[in-house]
Amino acid sequence: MSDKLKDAKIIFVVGGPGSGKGTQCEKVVAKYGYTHLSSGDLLRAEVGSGSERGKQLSAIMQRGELVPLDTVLDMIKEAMIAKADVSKGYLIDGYPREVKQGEEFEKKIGAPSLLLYIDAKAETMVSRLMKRGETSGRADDNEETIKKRLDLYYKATEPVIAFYEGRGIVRKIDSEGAVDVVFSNVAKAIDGLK
Ligand SMILES: Nc1ncnc2c1ncn2[C@H]1C[C@H](O)[C@@H](COP(=O)(O)OP(=O)(O)O)O1
Ligand SMILES: [Mg+2]
Repeated sequence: MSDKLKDAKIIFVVGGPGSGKGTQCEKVVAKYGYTHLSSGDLLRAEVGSGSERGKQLSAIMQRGELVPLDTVLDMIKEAMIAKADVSKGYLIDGYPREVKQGEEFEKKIGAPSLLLYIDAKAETMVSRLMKRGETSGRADDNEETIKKRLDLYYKATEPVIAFYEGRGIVRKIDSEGAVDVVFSNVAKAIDGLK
């Protein structure tokens, strides 16, 4: 089944909530024809469908916790296969959130050739998320949940970056600047891929 994905180019996009992952991924899609898969967006779509699984996910996400590993991975894999014929590569945004998720992804799908580490300061992320919360309608863009998501990010996701640094595929992108400045560095990292 994952034969279709055998030679797929995979980029993990990792960074804290509000660091700018989604914003940068959109620009990569426009310039490079990659498929952008945000684990959070996939999960929110499931919640929006009103399914029983969606209701369970909704409660977990509102608490700022991580959704069970297999659920997210299955959704990502399905979405990747659906795009296999038209995609130049995949941006996996917001996944892996913890080292174990990365290991499972590689077992079931394949290895990433690059990890884009979108890096912003905690205070920058909080203020961007509070602002996004004014219009996003996201149940987790409120002060209390933002705090929990940040704590969890530092605890669970930073080890992911260390894990892939060991393989030499991490490119750290300073995300404090303006969107286009950040993107010029993202583009350099992608252009360096072969
Ligand atoms: N470089 C930048 N400068 C200013 N605002 C930015 C920015 N990158 C993203 N934003 C804004 C857009 C969103 O309202 C908010 C969070 O960005 P996002 O792309 O949704 O983050 P993420 O997907 O990492 O949670 O911050
Ligand atoms: Mg996002």
